[in-house]
Amino acid sequence: MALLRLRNVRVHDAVGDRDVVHSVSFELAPGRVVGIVGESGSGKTLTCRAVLGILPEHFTVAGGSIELAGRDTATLTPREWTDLRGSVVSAVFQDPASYLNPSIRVGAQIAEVVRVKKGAGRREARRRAIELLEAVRLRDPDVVYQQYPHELSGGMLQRVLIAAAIAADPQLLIADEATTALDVTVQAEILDLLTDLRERTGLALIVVSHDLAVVAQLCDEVLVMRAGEVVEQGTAADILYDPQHDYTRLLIAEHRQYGLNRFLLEDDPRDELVPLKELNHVG
Ligand SMILES: Nc1ncnc2c1ncn2[C@@H]1O[C@H](COP(=O)(O)OP(=O)(O)OP(=O)(O)O)[C@@H](O)[C@H]1O
Repeated sequence: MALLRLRNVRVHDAVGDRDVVHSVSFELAPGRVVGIVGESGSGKTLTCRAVLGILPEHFTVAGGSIELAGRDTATLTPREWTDLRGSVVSAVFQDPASYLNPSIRVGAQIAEVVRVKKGAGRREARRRAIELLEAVRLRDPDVVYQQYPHELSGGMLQRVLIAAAIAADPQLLIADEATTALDVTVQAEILDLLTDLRERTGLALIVVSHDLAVVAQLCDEVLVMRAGEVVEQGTAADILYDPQHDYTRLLIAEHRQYGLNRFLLEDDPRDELVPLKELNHVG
């Protein structure tokens, strides 16, 4: 059964009096990964925020439906949304520092999530927080537990945020440009970590990125968005090897220089057929 099902979702901006997301549909099964790519302002983040029930003021889901873990989210009360966030769906965004309280030790912030969401006692929450810091592959988790956000690097902070995001054992994690601000090596480590979590825990992921290479590495299915519309949608292999839309071709051409090929799926019979020729005269 699908964990998440979006059908023709439309997000409306009441102030600008316009639709900012036009008609997004996809399904996500447990343990699967869907990627959303597209240029800045194409509606990727608002689509995710609609799934999380945290659209900015004046924005509403004005059409279509979002079903999360068997519930029609249109029927959820604010209280029910609060219960679902963290324990069913969770998210990490770019700029992890801004999501942490600078004056509280990072371990205590994770422990707080465990206490509130899992109803754990203080000692148990602390034990679990250290376990989570270990699960996101931070060395010396006892030491990191005691540190303040400013003492950690960007990559470490993003791991801390991921630890907090998975603290209440969600079934779905949304990673919205979660690796964008990180340097390439750290980015690869975080992507590796997400893949590992998916494999170990059956976590489903929505990965938002303007970087097709990120999406190529992680995703089963890909949605390409432009100006609030899904211009192309399909398996990662189809999108990468056989893009139908000019805009997708342009994205692929842009990313070819960053070595997209090394992310292409292993053992795909179309490995030899990457239409580089075609790509060359795009853009
Ligand atoms: N809080 C907001 N107030 C006003 N307009 C907004 C707000 N959030 C998003 N928008 C507008 O809605 C549209 C879609 O934005 P969205 O953030 O979903 O795009 P995005 O694809 O995630 O872009 P980016 O990669 O820059 O985050 C854009 O035109 C954007 O300017």
